[in-house]
Amino acid sequence: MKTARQRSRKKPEAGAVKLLLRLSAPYTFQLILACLCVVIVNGALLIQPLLLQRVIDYFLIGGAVERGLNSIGGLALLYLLVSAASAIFSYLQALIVSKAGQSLTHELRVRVFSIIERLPLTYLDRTSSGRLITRATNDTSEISDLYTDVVISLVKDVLLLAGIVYAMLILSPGLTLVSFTVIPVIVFLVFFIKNKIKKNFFHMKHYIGQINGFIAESISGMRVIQIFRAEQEKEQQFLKLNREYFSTTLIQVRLNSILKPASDMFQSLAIAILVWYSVGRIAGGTLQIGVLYAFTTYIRQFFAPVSDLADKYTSIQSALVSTERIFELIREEERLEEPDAGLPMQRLDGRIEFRHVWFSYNGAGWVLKDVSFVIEKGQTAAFIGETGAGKTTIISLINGFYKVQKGEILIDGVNVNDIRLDDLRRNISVVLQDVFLFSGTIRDNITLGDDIDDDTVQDALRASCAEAFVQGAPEGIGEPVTERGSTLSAGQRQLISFARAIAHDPAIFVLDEATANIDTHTEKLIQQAIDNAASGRTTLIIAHRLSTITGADLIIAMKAGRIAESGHPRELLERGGYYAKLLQESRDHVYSS
Ligand SMILES: Nc1ncnc2c1ncn2[C@@H]1O[C@H](COP(=O)(O)OP(=O)(O)OP(=O)(O)O)[C@@H](O)[C@H]1O
Repeated sequence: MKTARQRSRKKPEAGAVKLLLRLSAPYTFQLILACLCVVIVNGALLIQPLLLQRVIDYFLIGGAVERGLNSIGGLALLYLLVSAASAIFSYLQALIVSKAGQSLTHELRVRVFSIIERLPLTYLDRTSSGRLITRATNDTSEISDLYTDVVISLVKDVLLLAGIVYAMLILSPGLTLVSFTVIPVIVFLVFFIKNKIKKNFFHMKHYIGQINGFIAESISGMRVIQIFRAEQEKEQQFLKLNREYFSTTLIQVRLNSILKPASDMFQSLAIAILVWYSVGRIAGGTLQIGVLYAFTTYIRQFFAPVSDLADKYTSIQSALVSTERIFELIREEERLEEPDAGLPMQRLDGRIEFRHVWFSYNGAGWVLKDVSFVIEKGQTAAFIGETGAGKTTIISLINGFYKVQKGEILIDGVNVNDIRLDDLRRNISVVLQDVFLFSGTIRDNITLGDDIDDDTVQDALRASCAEAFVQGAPEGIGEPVTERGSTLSAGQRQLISFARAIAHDPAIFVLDEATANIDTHTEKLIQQAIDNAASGRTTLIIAHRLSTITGADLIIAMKAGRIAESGHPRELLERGGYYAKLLQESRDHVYSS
């Protein structure tokens, strides 16, 4: 009886093979063409020893009369033609197969990226970015290798081996039997060593992945490393990783160096046995020298396809693993929400209502507990509360990043789950605590590829108080921005992200305020930018500085996933509760510092 583990392993593999077939379907014609080329090349390889055997036995030893093409010269010409055909068709086969393989990698990579872009945050929360990068790079090329390299090699090697055995049997069944006393040993040896090489190769890949990750993390955290003088410690960690990688490479070198001499030795042994067996028979006239010569060539030809097949056997295994991983992503795609599905709502009014919302990220514990509030169209609502209280979670839910387990969230009276995702997100602009800028220009970072003209970009920069510093840049809105905007100050990055939000003209503007301290001048600019962005829009602010929100229409104070209190700032102040206490603390802090 199969165990549950065996059953669960069987199913995805069947799926992976089906997916492989589906992906390869558009390239069937190219594959057939390449296989035809392979047949011609194999034929040429098999014919060459036969031509030489004929030259030796018929003309050099047998002294047969040379006539026309049936002569040493004629056979030499034929040998040349066969070699040329082999070269031309090898070239054609490589060309067809590489082109098909590259096209397949290209298509797969684009598809994988498009899936990654639309993955739900719940998936991204539990998947490391390294794993997803491997899907888009390594796994896609492993699959295309399967078609280009593995399938063709399988056809080529199996046909060549079958052809060699057939030619041997025709020439001399006796010698074939003698050859097969040693050939299985060669096959076993090659498969055994190659298997070890591949297993060790997986270890090497694992370590090289860790080394890459370590270097990438160290580069992005270099400031912290230098500030805390952690260079020595990091160097030691790197040394340890590198040493592990080094020892796996040594194993690889040893295995690779032993393969060829070991199989050469067994090939020589096979030839020695053949010669020993043949000497008496040649003297007795029951065997021709040319046949012995052809056999020694065939035995040497045996090694390459066997070694290749051993390689491909392990490549198929790793390609199936890669296919299974891509298959897992594609299955995720089938579950993805269609951005076009749902109720079309071109322009939202911006009324937001939470009705007894309960939410948990992973089922481990409630992050929001029975949260209810209403933010009317055009109002500014501020969320306050201690760290981890659930403020950012509320924004993620409004954006449709996660689904609530209990209760409902309504926008303009419609459940967010029913609104077309594209329309919902177009109507909401979020300025995150950690501003993310892409490499490109300031203009690219504001439009993010949307059809927004330069005048609108300039207006947005003006409204976000970023105009002065952008105009000061040599290329204005065309000024290049480096990766993550590292050449701009934190305040400047914030202002650009305000411009981005304003330029998209959302019905709902959300600001997760940065906790970092900024100078009073920039703070004033940001305050002005918030006021400009908020005007005429429903605005949600997660506030860390209470000074930012004195003009809010509604304050919602969160505590451990629940609403501790809510109301107009004046009303809350009079009530003397949580908000009043926080305000008093922040004023005391200002006076005392
Ligand atoms: N993606 C996630 N997966 C699992 N748990 C999460 C995730 N994001 C947040 N949490 C948890 O949910 C709780 C609320 O987090 P949230 O970010 O909403 O708090 P917050 O009030 O915005 O805090 P802060 O003021 O520090 O930004 C925290 O306990 C946090 O650990």
